[in-house]
Formats: sequence, structure tokens, C-alpha cells
Amino acid sequence: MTGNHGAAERLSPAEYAATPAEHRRLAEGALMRADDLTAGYIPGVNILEGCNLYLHEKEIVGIIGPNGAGKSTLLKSLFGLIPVRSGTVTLRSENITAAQAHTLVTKGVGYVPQTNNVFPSLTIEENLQMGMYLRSKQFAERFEFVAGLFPLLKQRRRLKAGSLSGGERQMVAMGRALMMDPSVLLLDEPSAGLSPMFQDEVFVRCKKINATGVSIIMVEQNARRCLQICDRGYVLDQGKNAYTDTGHNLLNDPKVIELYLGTLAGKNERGTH
Ligand SMILES: Nc1ncnc2c1ncn2[C@@H]1O[C@H](COP(=O)(O)OP(=O)(O)OP(=O)(O)O)[C@@H](O)[C@H]1O
Repeated sequence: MTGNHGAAERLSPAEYAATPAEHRRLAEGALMRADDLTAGYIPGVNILEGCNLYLHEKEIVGIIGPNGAGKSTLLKSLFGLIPVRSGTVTLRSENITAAQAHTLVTKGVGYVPQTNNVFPSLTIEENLQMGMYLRSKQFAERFEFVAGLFPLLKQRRRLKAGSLSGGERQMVAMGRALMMDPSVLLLDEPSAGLSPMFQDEVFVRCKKINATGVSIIMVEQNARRCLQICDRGYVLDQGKNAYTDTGHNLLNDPKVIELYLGTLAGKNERGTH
């Protein structure tokens, strides 16, 4: 930084990168971006208070922050699940702020919610077919692609999803979102509630999915592990961007460690099956 930034001069690099002006500069040409988003559930109460985020092609971007910070809300507003009150969401230069989820799926955006993300009474194969209802003719080809990432889903294709463990269900949910060949995958706490072994497996799979060319935005409570695999991370606090930097730099930022990683890491250790 030079001496021309005024008040920004006192910000740490990760705080400075989270400023709206720096966001606008770095978000140029992004695959997906959110600018100055406000959104909420109850009239008159905003949960997001001017959030900014961008995702470049082939990136994995993580969103971390304390409980109730608005991480899931941000993901839902990107996917048209809650109305955006002001600000814009853009996909490849197209304004998609008001687009609904089913339209976004056809535009190449996949979303995996944190809970209730499989149909328990359907088999694995039927769950994957549900993800393909818009392009059922390509089922065999996409099934092979998904089976390449999650071989277990092919081996157990006839089992009911309700009989699977939490980690296996997460694979079904991610596999289903991948059936539509998305270019962007939005994952809401994919490791939540899983044992440490399964948590790690989820992060390994995310890297593999990303290596096939899918760009990922991931909300995570397992902040350390998330930042280890992310190209860049955002720390969200009270509906606003607090810090953003590479995953590596956030992991080593003394303020981020003190304010966010200690307590979040403590919560993660309570993971169960
Ligand atoms: N459907 C809803 N109706 C009303 N308020 C909601 C709803 N969903 C979430 N909220 C509120 O919005 C705020 C942000 O919730 P959100 O789930 O986005 O937080 P988060 O950062 O993802 O936290 P967590 O890690 O606890 O899931 C919280 O105060 C929550 O109570």
C-alpha cells in the first residue's frame, strides 16, 4: 500500500481487501459476484448488511465466521432462495439478482443445502435422477462422471438414501448437484455433523470436484480445514465482510486467529457422525 489510501492505511491487508472499493477492483471479470447485498427474513431486519463476494473461474472460495453471521443467508441469496433487498448478484456479467433457484440450475449453478439434502425414501440412483430432471437423456453420462468422483454411489446405487450414514448422504447430495454439470457449486456446511474422518473426506472430494473445472463457494464451520483447501476466504461477521485474503494468509493472520479460528476450531472438535 502507498500513503494515498487515507483511513484504509490503518487497515490490515485482509481488512483492506474486504473494503467495497478493493472488492470492485478485484472482482472484475469474475464468474460470479455479489455486490453490496442486503437481505433478510423479517421485514425491516437485515441479516446481510452490504456483503461483497466474488468467485473467479476454477477457484474454491470459503466463507467462515461466527454463528449467525449470515453465511448461509449469503449462500441462499446467491441461489435465489431469499429475496435480495438491495445490491446485485452477477453470473458471467448477467444480472441474476432476481432469478429463482430453478432458473439458476439451468444456468449452471448447483446448490447443496446443509440439511434435508437427500430424499431418504428414494434409492441413491433415484436421488441422482431427481438432480437430472431437466436433462434426463444425459443421465448415463453424468452418472458415470459422478461415480468417478464418488465410486460408492455407483456400488450402492440401489440402496435407499435413508439407510446411509451422514457422510454418505452428503456424497449423494453433492452428486445430485453435480448431475446438472454446474460451473458453480454452492455448498452450505458440507462437513457439518460428520465425524472428523468423514469431514476430511468431504474436503478431499471438494478438491477433486474443483479439479474437474467446477468453481466452488463453500460455507463452513470447520474454518481451519476450509481455509486449508480454499484459494480465498471471506470472514463474515454480523452480515458484513470483516476480512478476506488467500486461505493461507487468513490462517496465519493474528487477528483472524484470535477472533475467529480459536472459537470456531473448538466447535469443530464436537463433530459427530
Ligand atoms: N428462515 C429464517 N427466518 C428468520 N430468521 C432466520 C432464518 N434463517 C436464519 N435466520 C436468522 O438469520 C441469522 C443468520 O443466519 P445464518 O444461518 O445465515 O447464519 P450462519 O452464519 O450461517 O450461522 P450458522 O453457522 O449458525 O448456521 C441468524 O440470526 C438466524 O437466526
